[in-house]
Amino acid sequence: MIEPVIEACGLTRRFGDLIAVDALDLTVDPRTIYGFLGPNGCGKTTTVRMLTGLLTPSAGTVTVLGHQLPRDAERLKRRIGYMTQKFSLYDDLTVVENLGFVAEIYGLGHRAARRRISALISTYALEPMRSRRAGRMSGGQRQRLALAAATIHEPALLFLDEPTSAVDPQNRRDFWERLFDLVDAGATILVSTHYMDEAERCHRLAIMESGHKRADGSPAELMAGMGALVVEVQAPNLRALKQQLSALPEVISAAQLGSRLRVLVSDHVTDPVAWLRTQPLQPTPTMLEPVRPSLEDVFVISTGSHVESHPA
Ligand SMILES: Nc1ncnc2c1ncn2[C@@H]1O[C@H](COP(=O)(O)OP(=O)(O)OP(=O)(O)O)[C@@H](O)[C@H]1O
Repeated sequence: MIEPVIEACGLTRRFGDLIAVDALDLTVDPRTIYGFLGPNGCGKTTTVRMLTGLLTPSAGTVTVLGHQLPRDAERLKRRIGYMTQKFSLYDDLTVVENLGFVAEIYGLGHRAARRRISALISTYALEPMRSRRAGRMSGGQRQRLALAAATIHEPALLFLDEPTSAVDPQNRRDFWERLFDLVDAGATILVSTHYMDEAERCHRLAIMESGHKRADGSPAELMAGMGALVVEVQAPNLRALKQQLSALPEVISAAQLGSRLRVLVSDHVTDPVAWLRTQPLQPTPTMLEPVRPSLEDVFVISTGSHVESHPA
């Protein structure tokens, strides 16, 4: 049997009356990228902080890399990397100085640190700016430097909290390639995000809302099991049609995408296109087409709300 890298049971954190994370069960297998998807304030950072040993849970049990938390938090620290939303870089230090500082914190000897810094500078394409201050680097460069810093001690488990909020699509794609390289080399990664395209790249993910886990599985499993079928509809007056569709009990959601409506119909209806044709809709749709579900559809069904997509 594969030993999970993270195993949490009933993980809960309260701040006064607010339950930021509520009875979360979580299993993360080795050498996978596990995504934590949810809107701002749903409890992603709070969960990550509990899983890294930085925050004590109000209730529940959690074992990370075989260490029981919070008891073994100190021992866990050296085996994990944590890249925060703000990248935690020193703006007045250069690339090499930032990495040197982190190497010292992790107790790498002088020679080992030099070797490792040189390898990371090459892996993360930082050579041309090795003497540049972090504060004068672009978003994508800072992100690469932050990933280099978070992996300087070759952690078995890496936590990334909304790592691509500040970068463009090309940098985001490159960044994910590097994450898959890390997994290929044996690492496990937990990444929190409120972006759909990042969630789709994960091996497995949890959908969070208001501190609750609403769904958990691989993107394909979640799409197959969402309990709805998707139909795209075209018509002359989409706003009027949307209102009528939304009023039908079988319709879970109708959202406009350009000149089409994306309609989620409960899978109690076996043939949603034929069923929609029998409805007295005004105006009559000019096109009805079954389409493949997306992770965004799963999100809408799990939480009843929409999440951000990255700008193209
Ligand atoms: N130290 C704290 N004291 C009081 N409330 C807190 C504290 N930390 C987080 N919260 C609250 O807990 C809830 C969850 O916050 P959290 O930062 O975990 O969400 P998130 O999903 O990471 O959001 P974001 O994407 O904005 O970072 C929010 O309502 C937040 O205001």
